[in-house]
Amino acid sequence: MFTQAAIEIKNLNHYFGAGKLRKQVLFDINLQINSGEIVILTGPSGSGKTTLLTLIGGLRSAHEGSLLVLNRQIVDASKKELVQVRRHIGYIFQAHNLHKSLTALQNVRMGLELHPEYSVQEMLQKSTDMLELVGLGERINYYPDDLSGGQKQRVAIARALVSHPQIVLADEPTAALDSKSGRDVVNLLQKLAKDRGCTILLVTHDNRILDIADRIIHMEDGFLSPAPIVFQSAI
Ligand SMILES: Nc1ncnc2c1ncn2[C@@H]1O[C@H](COP(=O)(O)OP(=O)(O)OP(=O)(O)O)[C@@H](O)[C@H]1O
Repeated sequence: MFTQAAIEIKNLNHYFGAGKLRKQVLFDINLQINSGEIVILTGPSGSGKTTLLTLIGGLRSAHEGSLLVLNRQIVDASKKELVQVRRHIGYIFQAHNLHKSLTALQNVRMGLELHPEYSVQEMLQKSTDMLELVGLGERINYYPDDLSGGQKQRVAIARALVSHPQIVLADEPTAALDSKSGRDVVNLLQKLAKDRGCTILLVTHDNRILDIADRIIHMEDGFLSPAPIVFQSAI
């Protein structure tokens, strides 16, 4: 089922700061995530999960080791090369990061901003279709403040998926949600991803959603390992 590597990481290290303040936060990370796979990354606060996610997503630059995303090497990549990779990635963040002054439709359209190949009309159509797919067809002109937490996160999912990305990176997508809304949101994400053959790497502390994963990995103090038994038995 999973044949090609969507993400292939070898001997990746990462540091913050410079000189005496330089601090290593990722240590010799090795990881392969295959196309269409859903992988959950768990681990304590401060262990380096978000740092790894942002490196894979080309949102910050990696400088040591090898990091192939969709067969492109992004260690020491130029800004232009990082943008090329970002065109194929959808991002979902904990606090959904919606623009308050934009409607649901306008927020989803932002997910196409790296895609100048679409006309304004096409962007609006794709965004409307995507909002219908996540069950918000009736609310396309609502502002985030007029939507529930679960609905806002659905808008964030629609924004992440509207460009048909090959990879979705999600950082604590259920953190701000009650248990039912959190479950609905990850079920929706899992279904849409599987329908489209999309690869997902999802960071979470939420043990209730571990069952959507094909594989669970764990990070501790900047080191990656398979998830300990306690996580796997929670499924
Ligand atoms: N921009 C930065 N500059 C300096 N240090 C940073 C920066 N971002 C993160 N760190 C440090 O790197 C380490 C890893 O942080 P990171 O946010 O990746 O952890 P995390 O596992 O995602 O934590 P959480 O679950 O709380 O989000 C922490 O010690 C953090 O303080």
